[in-house]
Amino acid sequence: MSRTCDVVVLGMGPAGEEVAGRLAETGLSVVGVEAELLGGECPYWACVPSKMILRAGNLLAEARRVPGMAGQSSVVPDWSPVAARIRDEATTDWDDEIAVRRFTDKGGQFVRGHGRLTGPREVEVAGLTYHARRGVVVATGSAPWIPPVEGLSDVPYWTNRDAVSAREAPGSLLVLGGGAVGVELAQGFARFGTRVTVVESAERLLPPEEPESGELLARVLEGEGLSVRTGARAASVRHDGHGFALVLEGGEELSAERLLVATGRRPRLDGLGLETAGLDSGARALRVDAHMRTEMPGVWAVGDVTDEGAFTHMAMYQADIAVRSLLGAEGPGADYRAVPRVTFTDPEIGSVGMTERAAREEGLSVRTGHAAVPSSARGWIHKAGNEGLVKLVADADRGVLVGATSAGPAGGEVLYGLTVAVRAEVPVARLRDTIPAYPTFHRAVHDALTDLG
Ligand SMILES: Cc1cc2nc3c(=O)[nH]c(=O)nc-3n(C[C@H](O)[C@H](O)[C@H](O)COP(=O)(O)OP(=O)(O)OC[C@H]3O[C@@H](n4cnc5c(N)ncnc54)[C@H](O)[C@@H]3O)c2cc1C
Ligand SMILES: NC(=O)c1ccc[n+]([C@@H]2O[C@H](COP(=O)([O-])OP(=O)(O)OC[C@H]3O[C@@H](n4cnc5c(N)ncnc54)[C@H](O)[C@@H]3O)[C@@H](O)[C@H]2O)c1
Repeated sequence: MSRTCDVVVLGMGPAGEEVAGRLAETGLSVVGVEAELLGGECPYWACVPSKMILRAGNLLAEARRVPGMAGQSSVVPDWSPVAARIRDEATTDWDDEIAVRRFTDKGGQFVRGHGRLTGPREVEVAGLTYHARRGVVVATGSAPWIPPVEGLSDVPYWTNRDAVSAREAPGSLLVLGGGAVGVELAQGFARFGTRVTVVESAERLLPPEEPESGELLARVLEGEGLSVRTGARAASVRHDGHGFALVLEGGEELSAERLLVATGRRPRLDGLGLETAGLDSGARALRVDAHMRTEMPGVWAVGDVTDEGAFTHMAMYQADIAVRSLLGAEGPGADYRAVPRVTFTDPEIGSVGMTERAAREEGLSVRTGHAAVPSSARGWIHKAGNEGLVKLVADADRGVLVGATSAGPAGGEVLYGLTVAVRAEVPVARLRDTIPAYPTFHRAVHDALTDLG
């Protein structure tokens, strides 16, 4: 059996939901296909629940900072309100009824099932073939990448999904991978009393970020009692029914009740039938132009599946461009020079644009400016929990910032001004001439601008 519509959106995570909802609102007939939950990874297993864990952990950390600053405190962590909040408020017990209604109220048609392309403008799902007059938008997101460590495929390891659905905090946790997923969940659980070891194969945590960020974060986590093992490669893993034993190259054995694998994600392209649409089914990601069009007319792609940066704000940005492209509307194409990234640990590690190293590799005439948050007035006043830094990367020839890092108690919030500076290419002289209110954390940015010379 077959049906005809204007657009099929394959995968209804943040990227697909945005495209499908916006197009349906214009009156087009839109079919949204979703194999699991409408909303995708972010609300049910990723951004939202992980940030609820971190918010709860931050409350505990702040309470622990009371002695010496505001009296006495005694904190008894309890995971059950965190688990309840994730279940009841974030995910409605992993039920997407509200999200489905939000989409169908806009005029969209929702189909639950695993869809696959059967041609450039054709999707098969649940025994029906949909012919899309305008085209198909592939928004199938990403899935955890599991490294080829001996024994790993035979043990009941956690991914982010198990971690954010945990009913209790484990006694001990090994975290394989010190990227954003690994460090956020490591700190979150540790603040609830879990003994956490992070194993990262690179020389530093958050390897794509400035080295100063990974070093700062390792120092803070170790100060909170976590064990951080960088430059450490897992050789094998076993599970004896009660706990995990992870053997590092070199022979050292680490053990814990749970093992979280957080070693990265890969675009979800398997079994999508890309070849039927003339696309490379062996590619790592779906390549798109600045308007989210793949090489095959009639097929667009948005979100994690494009591998341009696995962030919900990237998914939404690309979705907006794809909507315009599908409607034939004017507008700028994608520009990735000022993509903000925030790892929501405490301190938050915010960054935008190029690192110093990336700028040097581009052959730019690089100048950097640094400031330490504890040395700024606000950082000094803040005292307990004031760790942080600002690092600016400027193209000296053009006199503009091309990258920046803002780590600190409000590092992710302070990042916005820096994102505007990089995106709008605000002259450094003008930035220096801008007044940050006293004593906000933004004054550390001003200190770094002064240091830039
Ligand atoms: C633990 C964690 C924390 C994160 N925190 C943040 C954060 O704080 N901020 C941030 O910006 N980003 C964060 N991210 C990243 C963010 O979750 C993703 O970038 C975002 O979800 C990508 O959206 P998407 O729509 O491209 O893909 P997804 O959210 O992966 O959605 C894709 C959807 O497609 C469906 N699908 C796949 N194949 C098919 C098929 N063949 N047929 C039908 N449906 C299919 C899937 O079931 C899924 O629902 C986090 C990620 C993780 C893992
Ligand atoms: N706050 C946020 O915006 C946020 C939070 C979580 C995730 N995310 C997104 O999700 C994506 C996936 O996150 P992630 O942390 O899983 O991936 P990642 O790629 O950021 O980090 C994975 C880490 O695992 C390490 N690694 C790989 N193989 C290893 C091995 N065998 N042993 C030890 N370490 C190993 C890598 O060196 C890397 O540092 C990120 O790219 C990010 O865009 C965003």
